[in-house]
Amino acid sequence: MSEPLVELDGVEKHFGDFVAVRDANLTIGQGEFIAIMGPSGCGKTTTLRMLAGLDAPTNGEIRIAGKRMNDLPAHERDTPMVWQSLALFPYLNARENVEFGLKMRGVEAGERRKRALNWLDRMEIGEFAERNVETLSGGQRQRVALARALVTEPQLLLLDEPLSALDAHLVIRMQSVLTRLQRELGITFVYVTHSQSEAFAMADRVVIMSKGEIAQIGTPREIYRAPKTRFVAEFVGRNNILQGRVTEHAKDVSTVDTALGTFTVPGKTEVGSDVAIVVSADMMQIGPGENTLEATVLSEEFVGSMVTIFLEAEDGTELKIQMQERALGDLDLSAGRRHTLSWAQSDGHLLTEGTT
Ligand SMILES: Nc1ncnc2c1ncn2[C@@H]1O[C@H](COP(=O)(O)OP(=O)(O)OP(=O)(O)O)[C@@H](O)[C@H]1O
Repeated sequence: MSEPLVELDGVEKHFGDFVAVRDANLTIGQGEFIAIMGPSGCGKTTTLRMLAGLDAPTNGEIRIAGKRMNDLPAHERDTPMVWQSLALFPYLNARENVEFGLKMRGVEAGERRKRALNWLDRMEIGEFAERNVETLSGGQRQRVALARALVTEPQLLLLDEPLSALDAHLVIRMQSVLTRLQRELGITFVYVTHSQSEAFAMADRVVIMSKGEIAQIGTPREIYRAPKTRFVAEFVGRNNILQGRVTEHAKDVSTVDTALGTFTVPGKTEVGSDVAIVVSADMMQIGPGENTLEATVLSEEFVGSMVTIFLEAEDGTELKIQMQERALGDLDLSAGRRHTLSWAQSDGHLLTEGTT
């Protein structure tokens, strides 16, 4: 990792008896793009608000560039925050809104104007520069807010669902605009989102939160291919999860007894431990292979060129297979049809903690 810019050291936020964030430990490097994901109410916004100085931590320490920030209010920090229901100045036009931060810093009028127009252009809304923000659409206003936050080229930008008011097409465009700018300018982004595709497409590392705690921190690939707990495996992607008990292990491969059969998986843990095997839907296939089980087709779902097939095993466990539509061939996927499913031993992932 590059030099650390943001450090959370045992950070907690209590609201009365309720603990919204518990023992958060996280180091964010200079120029890194971090996405925070998790179910509603898990503490994402509270974490961001503490970074912005809008809430003070109850316990622990927040450091930015090595300096303790716990009690430094938002207006004394260089950490702008862009959020869903953001507040623009309603009596100013788009350009004046963007110029505001520069004005506060004493930047001269001509220079201010030039920089504001440049940022509005980068956000692809230059044509609305002189329009009162009240007359702009939600998506246009959100881009004015992004320009306003970026114009001062802060070290750290905090974003809370910044693309949520945009339509699907624009979200994809703005994702690439933001990622490119973030890399070009080297600004550190901490980005809260509900959307897995957004987090995985943009971030260097993803933080998954659950009930106020950090469940896992890792690159999108690590989180996707090697979830640490059942919660992460269920929350992220389309995983098949088979609960079982280790009966033997040899040469870094464990044999696990489950209700659906005995399977082998890379990884070692004590014989007798309760574990789970995670097989992502795109690693499971129809047809024979190293680990096999029988299941019945429930339904199928087409999304563009991909198809997800939902099946049920004998004991009621729901299984999913994701594959290219063109690879289906003449496979019979009518509901009630029984198939043998399989996956390669090396494609299984062993969960040894938080399996229930
Ligand atoms: N000022 C407050 N007083 C009391 N409880 C609060 C306060 N702010 C947040 N909470 C509670 O803390 C928990 C975490 O809230 P937070 O807004 O951080 O969640 P979130 O993960 O951002 O959720 P969402 O995805 O729905 O925005 C919630 O249960 C919320 O009700």
